Amino acid sequence: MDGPKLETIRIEVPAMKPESFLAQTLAGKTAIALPYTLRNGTRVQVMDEGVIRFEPRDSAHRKLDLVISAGVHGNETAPVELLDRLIGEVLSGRLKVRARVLCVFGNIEALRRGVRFVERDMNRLFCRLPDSHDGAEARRATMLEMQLARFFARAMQDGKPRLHYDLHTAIHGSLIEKFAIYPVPPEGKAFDREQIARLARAGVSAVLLQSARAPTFSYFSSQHCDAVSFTIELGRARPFGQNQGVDLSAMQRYLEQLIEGHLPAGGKGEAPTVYRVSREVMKRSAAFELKIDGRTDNFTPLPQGMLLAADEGGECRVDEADARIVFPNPEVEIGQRAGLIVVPEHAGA
Ligand SMILES: O=C(O)CCC(=O)N[C@@H](CCC(=O)O)C(=O)O
Ligand SMILES: [Zn+2]
Repeated sequence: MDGPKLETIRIEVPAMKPESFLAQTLAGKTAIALPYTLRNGTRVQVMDEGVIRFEPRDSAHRKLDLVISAGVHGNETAPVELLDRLIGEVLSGRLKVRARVLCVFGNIEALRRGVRFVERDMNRLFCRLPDSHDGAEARRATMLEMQLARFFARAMQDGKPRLHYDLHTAIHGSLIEKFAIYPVPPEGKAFDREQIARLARAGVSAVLLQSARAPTFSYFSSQHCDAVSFTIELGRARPFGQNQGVDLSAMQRYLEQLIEGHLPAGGKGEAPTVYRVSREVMKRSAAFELKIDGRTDNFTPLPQGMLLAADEGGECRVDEADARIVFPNPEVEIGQRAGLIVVPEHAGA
């Protein structure tokens, strides 16, 4: 007897994407977890909320120590998405890890809310002594300092390169889209020209040499971890999912190479333009007034002699020839910088 005809039924199962490290972090699911090893031997450890470390199976394969941070400002999402992609590539085994790598999402609560900061700008809270009145952002900054100090401490003795790239995007437009700020090096050290040249490979077209200490994450790792550190600006701050306009492919390739243990050489003829920070324009009182539009594009030239700002203590005029303004912002807290005056490195030398 013929039974009923069985038809093959095909069930379309949607490809289940595992939740990304960023998604887990934003959902509050990345508390400290047990370390584990990927099939390709990469060792993985979640160190704290939004902080994950990768190490090659065999430490003989380790070529460098690398920290990549993003989201120190919660509304600067393009580099956060980029870092999440890199973490995903490592976790899926597509990227072979030949470096010790610490990936850090900075201000998680601000990332959840899509704001630069919740109470205080976290990138003004590094390199200070913790205090019993510290709010969440100050405590997070202290915890990140401890993570970096611990990460780099193991590597201190063996002379392998130590790098920290703190990835940001700018509040306003910029005549130079991708640029880096190189914190003033520790006493006795000079700016490393090879590191500057190398950044051209990442699509960075200008580097600002800082002239003063700063309360920033990159200054911390430069001063206290003996790392070569940069804050890197990668276009304009936009909400999650709206970063199609900014091409981070060169930066992604560059970071992938570092994770794979290759230090790309600086290409000939494409070195970033170097500026030095001539002065920081400080907001000293509530009477502070910036005399240019607070939304002026970064690197807009400032005519010599112009009145740039006025404050209780007096006026700030542009004395420098060939000066440009970077990060103009009259809305900062009193006591913080409201802009940088930069000049080409050799101007007036
Ligand atoms: O566009 C802006 O005004 C700020 C963009 C930004 O967050 N930049 C960093 C630079 C840090 C440094 O000087 O190393 C910041 O202001 O924290
Ligand atoms: Zn920022």
